[in-house]
Amino acid sequence: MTLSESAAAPVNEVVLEAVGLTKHFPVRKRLRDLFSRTPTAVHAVDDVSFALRRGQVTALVGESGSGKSTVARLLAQLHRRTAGDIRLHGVSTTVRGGRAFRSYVRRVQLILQDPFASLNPVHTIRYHLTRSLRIHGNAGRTAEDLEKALGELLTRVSLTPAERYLDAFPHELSGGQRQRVAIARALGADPEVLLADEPVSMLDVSIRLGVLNLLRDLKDRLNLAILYITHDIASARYFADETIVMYAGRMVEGGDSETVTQNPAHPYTRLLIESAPDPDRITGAADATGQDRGNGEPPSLIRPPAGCRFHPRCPHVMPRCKVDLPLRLEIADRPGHWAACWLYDPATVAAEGSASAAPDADPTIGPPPAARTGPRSSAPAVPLIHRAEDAR
Ligand SMILES: Nc1ncnc2c1ncn2[C@@H]1O[C@H](COP(=O)(O)OP(=O)(O)OP(=O)(O)O)[C@@H](O)[C@H]1O
Repeated sequence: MTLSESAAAPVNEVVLEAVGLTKHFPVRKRLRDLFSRTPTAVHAVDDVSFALRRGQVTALVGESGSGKSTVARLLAQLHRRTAGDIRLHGVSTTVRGGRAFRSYVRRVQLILQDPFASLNPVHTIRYHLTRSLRIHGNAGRTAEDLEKALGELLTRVSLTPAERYLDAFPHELSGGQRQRVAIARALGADPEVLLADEPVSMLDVSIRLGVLNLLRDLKDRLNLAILYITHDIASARYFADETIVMYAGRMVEGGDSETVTQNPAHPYTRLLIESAPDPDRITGAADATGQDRGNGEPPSLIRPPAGCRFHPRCPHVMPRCKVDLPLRLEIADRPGHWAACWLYDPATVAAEGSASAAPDADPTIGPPPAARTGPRSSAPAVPLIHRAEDAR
């Protein structure tokens, strides 16, 4: 295998970029819409832009249906995009199958949520890994080369001794071990990018940290760019360098993970953090005041709300939010931290008047950071994920 080659690339080099990535899924019209000329579509992803860099983890966080998996599938070239671009090393890339697709997936590998479904139960681990090595031209020339490459792959994901696992069937392994095999299979391509779509959410809480630690170790050793898709914003803080928050198909906040999780700017990110399970809040989503901070439903993506898509749920909603799509606004004192929220546009806030800006504000959620006057709390806003030993 030639893993050293990929590892030689400079850290932070941009490998894969989403530029204004948009995906609308056409849906069949209902009877009463049959004569309407407006095309009906699910606006799953709109105008998503970010860059994946060597040696870095970027987390894409949001609730179910926010478009995270669609972004991963677009970047894996499994969906055709409606608009926007995907750039691999700066070159616009669209592949539809055949040799071009094979060459693309050699560099960009997708790891799915469900290790039970992603491995074929009738084949051994040896079969899965050999296939990956052969397809991507990393099996070497001789049987010894192949055996060595198989051993290296399993060692890389800490399944040792390799002989114990090679001839096992997927059902003979635990969930964590199966996900490690799925990761080893992805590494068989010697990729530059891993798109990890909820890689630990199907695993027992006790083994999640071990798999995340493995991914982090691989990122460092192989200088991989990793997209980490998750519902769990607390794990993003632990695992990712950069965090991007999505709501209803749009990016609403981004920045380094520590800042986004500890000093969230967008009211949606704040809600997401407030709704995360916290052992100190015995009542879960409903806090001590009895108020449910997670109330409200995500909007229809067939007819998404005008302006900011979060405005129907936002405790700080201003008239402008219902009309104008918010721009990405930099948060003044935090380089690289931005929120797509009119609260960070001083002109808008001044024009609308801060008192009238939040007529139905939820007092339990508190003011956004722009309006804070006191020193920022250093206490973590979110608990770290369960720290248990990896039982594999
Ligand atoms: N093939 C499809 N056809 C029509 N709509 C789709 C299709 N795939 C996804 N969607 C819709 O696009 C929206 C975004 O879905 P997506 O799976 O990307 O969200 P997600 O944030 O990954 O959610 P989850 O965490 O539950 O997987 C949802 O409304 C979903 O129903």
